[in-house]
Amino acid sequence: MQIVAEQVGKKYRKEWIFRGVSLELSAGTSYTFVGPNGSGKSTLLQLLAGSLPATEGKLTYRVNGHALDLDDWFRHVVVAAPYLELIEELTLTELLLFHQTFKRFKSGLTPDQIADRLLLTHARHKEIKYFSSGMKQRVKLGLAFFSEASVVILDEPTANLDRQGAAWYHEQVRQLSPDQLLLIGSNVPEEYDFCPNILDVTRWK
Ligand SMILES: Nc1ncnc2c1ncn2[C@@H]1O[C@H](COP(=O)(O)OP(=O)(O)OP(=O)(O)O)[C@@H](O)[C@H]1O
Repeated sequence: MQIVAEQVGKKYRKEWIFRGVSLELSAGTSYTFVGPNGSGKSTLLQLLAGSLPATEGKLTYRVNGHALDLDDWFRHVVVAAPYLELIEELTLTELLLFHQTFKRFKSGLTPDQIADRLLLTHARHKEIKYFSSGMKQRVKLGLAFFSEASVVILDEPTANLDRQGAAWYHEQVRQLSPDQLLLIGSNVPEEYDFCPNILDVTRWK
């Protein structure tokens, strides 16, 4: 799996958030986009995820050297981010069952096993709307960690997590498969201390 960005730029109204982003991001490693608040990390991750259109430039998704149709690309990517909402009316078990209908979990993990791995066994039958912000964040991360996907995108992964949650994040993120491509948006060094490729988005201002 490879994401290729060629001279990609994003403009909101009259303001360019970034321009001239040219990157080849390949599976088997991780990349972290860093930069101050408002510098464009989330915007760039959303472009790379295919959920926001670029204003200029081209993004290509390749599997084994072949370009993927954008309609197929969504099968390959999972995103956990503060701006993505969970379905609040569902219980955790219902949410996991629903998720499974469009994205399989790794190695046939069942919803109960996922709840155990999220350290949320006790909350399986509780509606998501009654979860604390840290519990919701663990669910979002878990959906990303435990789904079959070639590309895992994590924006501000430890937002709302306490020390135990942050330790859980570190344990899980290190267990991602070497075949997966991991992209992180962060300005918290502890979130990406294992990551070999750090890209400051202000270089594209
Ligand atoms: N929908 C939008 N319309 C107009 N401007 C936007 C929109 N979304 C983001 N922006 C602007 O784009 C810039 C980059 O925002 P972005 O959220 O990507 O930054 P960030 O680096 O992720 O910030 P943070 O660290 O605070 O999460 C900001 O100036 C923001 O105001």
